Amino acid sequence: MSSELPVNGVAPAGASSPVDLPRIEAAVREILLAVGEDPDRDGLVETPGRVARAYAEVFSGLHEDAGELLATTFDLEHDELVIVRDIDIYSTCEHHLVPFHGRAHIGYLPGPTGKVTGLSKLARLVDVYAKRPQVQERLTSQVADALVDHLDVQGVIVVVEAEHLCMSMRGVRKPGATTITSAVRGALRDPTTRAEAMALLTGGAR
Ligand SMILES: Nc1nc2c(ncn2[C@@H]2O[C@H](COP(=O)(O)OP(=O)(O)OP(=O)(O)O)[C@@H](O)[C@H]2O)c(=O)[nH]1
Ligand SMILES: [Zn+2]
Repeated sequence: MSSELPVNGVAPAGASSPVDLPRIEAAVREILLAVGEDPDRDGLVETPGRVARAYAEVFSGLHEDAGELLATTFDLEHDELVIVRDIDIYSTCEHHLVPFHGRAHIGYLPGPTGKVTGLSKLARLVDVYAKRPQVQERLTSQVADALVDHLDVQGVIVVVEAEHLCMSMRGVRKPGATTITSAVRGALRDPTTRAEAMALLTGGAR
C-alpha cells in the first residue's frame, strides 16, 4: 500500500502533515534526558521519531472537521431511535497526556426530513474528538453537539464509559475504576424517552 494512503482514516504524518514532527522529536529527546535516560543508546535512538509519528496519529482529530464528516447524508424516512453501541474509544487525558480508553454509545432520533448519516460516520465522529487532548465530559458533549449541529435530529444521547490510565498506572492507582459520562440533547431529554434510550444504550437490550 502506498504510504500516502490514509490508514483507518488517519492521514500519515508526512511533508503535508499539519503536525510539527521535528519539534515533537526534540521535545521527546529532552524528556528522555530529563528523566535520566540516554537518548543515544541503541533502543532509544529511533524513539523520538516514533513518538512524533504516534502523537501525530493520536492527536489527528485536531485537524479534522465534524461538519465535513457528517456532510454525507441520505434519506431513510426512519423516525425512530437509531443506536450504535460499543464504539471503541482511545483518547488522551489532557491533564497527564496518558490514554483513557473504553466505549462510546450513541443514539439519535432522526428529524422530520428523515436525513440520516451512515452508521460508520458515528464511529468516525467519536474519533474526531477522541483523537485530541481531552477530558471525558467534553468528548461526550462535543459528539452530542456535533450531531445536533450537523444533522437533522430531534434528539441525541451519548454515553461514554472509560478507564483513565492516569488513575490506574499512577496517582491514585485504582485500576478498573470506570468513569461514565452522558450528554442528552433535544427530545431525548424527556424522562421517559431518555430512560428507554439509556437502557438500550447501556445494555438493556442485551
Ligand atoms: N473531570 C475529569 N477529570 C479528569 C479527567 N481525566 C483526568 N482527570 C482528573 O484530573 C485531575 C487532575 O488533578 P491535579 O490535582 O491537577 O493533578 P494530579 O496531582 O496529577 O492529580 P492525581 O491524578 O490525583 O495524582 C485528577 O483528579 C484526574 O483524575 C477527565 O476526563 N475528566
Ligand atoms: Zn489524566
